[in-house]
Amino acid sequence: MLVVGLTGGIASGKSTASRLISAHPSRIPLIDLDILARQVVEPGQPTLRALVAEFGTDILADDGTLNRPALGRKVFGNPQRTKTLNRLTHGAIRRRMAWLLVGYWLRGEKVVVVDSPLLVEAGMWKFCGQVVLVWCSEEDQHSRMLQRDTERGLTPEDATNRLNSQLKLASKIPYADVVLDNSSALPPSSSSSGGGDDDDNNDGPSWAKGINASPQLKQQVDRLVSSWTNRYGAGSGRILWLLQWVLPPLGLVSGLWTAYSRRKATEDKVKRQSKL
Ligand SMILES: CC(C)(COP(=O)(O)OP(=O)(O)OC[C@H]1O[C@@H](n2cnc3c(N)ncnc32)[C@H](O)[C@@H]1O)[C@@H](O)C(=O)NCCC(=O)NCCS
Ligand SMILES: Nc1ncnc2c1ncn2[C@@H]1O[C@H](COP(=O)(O)OP(=O)(O)OP(=O)(O)O)[C@@H](O)[C@H]1O
Repeated sequence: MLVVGLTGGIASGKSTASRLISAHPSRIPLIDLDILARQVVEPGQPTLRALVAEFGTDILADDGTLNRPALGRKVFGNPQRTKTLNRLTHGAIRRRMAWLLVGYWLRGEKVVVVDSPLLVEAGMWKFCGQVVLVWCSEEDQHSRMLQRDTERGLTPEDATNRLNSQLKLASKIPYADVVLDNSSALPPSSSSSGGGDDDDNNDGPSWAKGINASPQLKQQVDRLVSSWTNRYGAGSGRILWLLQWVLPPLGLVSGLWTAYSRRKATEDKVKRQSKL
């Protein structure tokens, strides 16, 4: 099973790319770590108790749920607190992800996409067979975040703090096997309404009709998903997948070998980039 890590930066377009992948007729399963991150802090979860013990009861809303903007304001912009937040949440998120991956493997899935904003920061790229980076400029990230979240009380300073809590997108490029360029604008009808059902001037593939994304991103996602389905869909790729699925030790050795060789190649790319 090919585990694809889909990453990017805040507001670079990961969710938009994920929506496109999920809508593709190949029905590739997708695990969204932002959603798992919400599940592990639901009321009654040990992770929520650990966060309250660390950051205080003022991160809770009146109904006992996590007040997300309040916690965000406490941690983003303060590297030490961001590190503590990661330490308290990431273990539980990873465990949920691992169980979901086992479930998909048992079901005989050939490709699973893991959407994670912090794939590089948290070192999870090492466990992926392919890393896909959704890219746009930092200025676009900032303005798209404000456009999306101002109503939720996000200020320009909050947006800058959130951007600074992550690695710059440029420094994530060496980790990526594929870069999806999301710098093109949305079609006028969808960007002005914020909705997206009116897709008359959409040049993208027909299955992506109605999704609020640029035609350029739709085409890139179409090519990417086709490359995955071609890899395992027929011939020797399909036989290799079948062998790995029915003989789990073979699958494990092959997965470890892929991870090892990708890791070495990526570390060399990162070293070369840091010398430039
Ligand atoms: C601090 C929290 C409550 C703020 O919630 P809020 O609803 O305002 O933001 P949301 O969860 O939608 O995240 C939006 C984006 O912020 C960025 N972000 C989230 N957590 C982090 C982090 N620990 N470090 C850097 N950036 C982060 C990501 O790009 C993410 O896509 C929340 O982000 C959280 O629980 N973070 C810790 C868990 C985590 O690391 N999640 C990322 C997926 S592993
Ligand atoms: N090409 C584009 N042009 C303008 N806006 C866009 C474009 N692509 C996406 N957006 C908008 O930018 C915002 C961020 O996109 P999206 O939610 O896909 O990013 P994300 O990387 O998942 O963000 P986060 O990490 O914060 O969850 C959304 O409001 C989305 O509609």
